[in-house]
Amino acid sequence: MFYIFILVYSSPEDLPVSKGQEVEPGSAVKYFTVVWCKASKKKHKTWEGDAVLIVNGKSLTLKDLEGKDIGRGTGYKFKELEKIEEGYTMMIGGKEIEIMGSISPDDFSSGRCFQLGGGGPAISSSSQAAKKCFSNPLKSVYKPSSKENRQNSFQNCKPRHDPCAPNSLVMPRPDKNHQWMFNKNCFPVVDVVIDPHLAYYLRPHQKEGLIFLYECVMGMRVNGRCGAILADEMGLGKTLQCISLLWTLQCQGPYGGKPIIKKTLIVTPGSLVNNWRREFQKWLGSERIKIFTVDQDHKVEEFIKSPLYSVLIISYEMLLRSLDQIKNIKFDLLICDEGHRLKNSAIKTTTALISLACEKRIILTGTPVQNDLQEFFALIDFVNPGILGSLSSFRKIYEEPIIVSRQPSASKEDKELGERRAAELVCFTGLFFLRRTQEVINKYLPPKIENVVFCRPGALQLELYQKLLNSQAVRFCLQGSLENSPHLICIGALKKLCNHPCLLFNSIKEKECSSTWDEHEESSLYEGLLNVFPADYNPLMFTEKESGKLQVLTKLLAVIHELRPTDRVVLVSNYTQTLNILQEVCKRHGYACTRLDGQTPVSQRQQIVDGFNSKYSSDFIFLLSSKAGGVGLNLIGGSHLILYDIDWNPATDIQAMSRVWRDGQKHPVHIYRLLTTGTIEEKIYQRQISKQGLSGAVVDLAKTSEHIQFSVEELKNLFTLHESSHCVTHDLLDCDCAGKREHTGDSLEKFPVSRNCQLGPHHKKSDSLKPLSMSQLKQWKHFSGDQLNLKDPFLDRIRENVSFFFQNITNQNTAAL
Ligand SMILES: Nc1ncnc2c1ncn2[C@@H]1O[C@H](COP(=O)(O)OP(=O)(O)OP(=O)(O)O)[C@@H](O)[C@H]1O
Ligand SMILES: [Mg+2]
Repeated sequence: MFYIFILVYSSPEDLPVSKGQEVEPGSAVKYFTVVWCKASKKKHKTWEGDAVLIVNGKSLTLKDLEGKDIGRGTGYKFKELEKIEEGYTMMIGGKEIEIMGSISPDDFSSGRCFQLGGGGPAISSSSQAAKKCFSNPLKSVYKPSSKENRQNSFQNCKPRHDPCAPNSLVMPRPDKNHQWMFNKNCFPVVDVVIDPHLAYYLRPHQKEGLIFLYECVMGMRVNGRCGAILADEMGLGKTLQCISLLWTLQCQGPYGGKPIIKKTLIVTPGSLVNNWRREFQKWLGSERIKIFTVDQDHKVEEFIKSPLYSVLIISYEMLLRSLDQIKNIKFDLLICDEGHRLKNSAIKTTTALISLACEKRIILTGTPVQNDLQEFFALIDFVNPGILGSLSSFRKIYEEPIIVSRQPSASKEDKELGERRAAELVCFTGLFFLRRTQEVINKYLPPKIENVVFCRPGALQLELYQKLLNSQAVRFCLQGSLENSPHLICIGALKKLCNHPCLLFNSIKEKECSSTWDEHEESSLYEGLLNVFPADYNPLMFTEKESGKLQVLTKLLAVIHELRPTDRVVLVSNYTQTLNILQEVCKRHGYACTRLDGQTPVSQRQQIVDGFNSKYSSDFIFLLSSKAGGVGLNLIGGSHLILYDIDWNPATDIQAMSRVWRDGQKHPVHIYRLLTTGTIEEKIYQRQISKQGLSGAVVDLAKTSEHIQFSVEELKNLFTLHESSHCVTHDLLDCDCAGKREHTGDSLEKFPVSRNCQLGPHHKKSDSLKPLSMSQLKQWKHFSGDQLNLKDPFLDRIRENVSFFFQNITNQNTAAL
């Protein structure tokens, strides 16, 4: 059956008109739905498809349901145009069309008239098409029982838990249509009640999230669609919400109490496989449910053979290796953790998962995914295949008008159409896409004291820094030809130097020995540098005072150890070589430490994390490589987090910080970001907090410095050392405080941050973990290091080597825990 839309606009002023369709004066734009076929003399026509006809004055445009123009015609007589109504046939661009009906103007501007494959939100009993889409959520689990069995079942049809008990959490009952579709055996409808043991712990947003997931996978939200995307910001407990859903569906169902699912597949990054096991254990103990995690010693075969297990947890990598076996298992629920990796539908992992027959699919992700509409499409299409039509129609109907409307050259009409389409997309996908921000959890978290600490560079660092800046390689970068420019090598050398001169020393020595020493740029960068080091310099015997940050770090560790002997510290760097230095420092001072970096076998990671989080741990320090250990890890055993170096991508640092300040943390959390004053580290920080850094989908963890384009102007700025400033970042803030802002004064300015959320203002509010902006930083407390009477005892101890501080306290009033 064809769907037909005719749109008639009566008032041209308030009409959205697509690009290239100026409204002719004195006439109104009308929209119709039609069927079309190629022109022929045959009496019995075979209609080839549906289309939308736009009548704008004397010009007609025919669009197929993918939004593509398939015919145009001009110069029609007004008499003929007047006749256009239901049943009328006419020719346009070599096609014969028959008018089928009209639709509201809103249906065109929202794009709804193009949506065919999706199935609307409402379950309409009169729609045969809708009925066909439906798949029975129960069919895979139980067979229709005989009369006798049914009677027996009826007797046991009581909710599993008391729905009337105080604080009970009861899932919404299916409506009449759902029952008609899915309760063919006419079982009594039974309340599905969340296990009180879980309901007791669930936070309000988690209860809401659980209901959302339940309605999605039961097909109660969108016709016959059982997929969902839970995109809550990191740390909101997506794992617990899924465990609660899985446990509920495995034991209960609305029709006769019959369980909805038997087997669940959870796919997750390798580093989180054991985290999932831990969370199951934490919330359900080890008796209620048997879960199976795949690793080197536990193969999928074991899961297949044993009837004990109902949940299989596997890494994305292992999934690809065991795909053939997994395809043969009937899973009723599929959960993809950190599922933004499925944003590319061409990659193997995505195609492998798509090939699994399971209809109930959930993607979990803490990363905003609306920044790129095509990626957003891929994720939606994974959980609810075909719901947004084909990619090409999605691009025509949504992406193109939305992008056009954001361009500075966009006309008023373009803007209106783009906004309307974006709003419609948000509204429709909102049925199965949920994202909440950290704010919902903040009130349960202890205070967070964030510090940006500007450390004075050491004398050796300064001398080497100047020398690097005067090198031929840096001068070459600034000449303007950015192709083949060695700027990444230069940036790398400066960053190493900021961490510790011995790292630079090692690089020079390595280059000297390696056969590629003749590479011009690098040798010209290092020329004469060795002479700056003392003649007998031994990198293994590095000292703390050679690096400003290391000096501050050692003092900071000492004061934490002294004032808070039971507190623990997470120490983060982006580089393993730097972690080696930090580990050596721990050794020298007798601090017990543990370490997780790219080399740590996946099988050992959870053990290391658990060890550190345990109250019996003797470790004082957790050394973490931010690249290796970013996503998903819980390091709530630590209450101090020190970011030793800075990444171009603010998302990396934000990820690291939220390992510690998250649900379950019992102590006030102290965060220290160390930056070397006046150097490239300050510049990278400024880039992070400037508009430039904030735009361009910086939240994507995959973005590295190689993806960053620099202008010559920017490189000039990067390659400048500001020796006399206490804090270049503060100088840039245009602040009149003369280095002393003790109180935050006004509440933080609500600065519109230009993130690349392609869905526009509707979704802007959804990113509370966005990087800080310049104007927000200005509102932080700030003071120079030589100020007397620092109230913070930790800062007081390190101030000798610090030129400037910024400090901000969140949740100051949360009861100290
Ligand atoms: N209701 C709760 N009460 C106490 N602790 C909770 C609750 N919900 C979750 N947690 C704890 O909060 C921590 C974070 O949860 P989880 O790892 O599921 O977050 P997430 O949403 O998956 O974040 P990420 O995006 O970083 O993976 C875990 O230690 C978890 O056990
Ligand atoms: Mg998670």
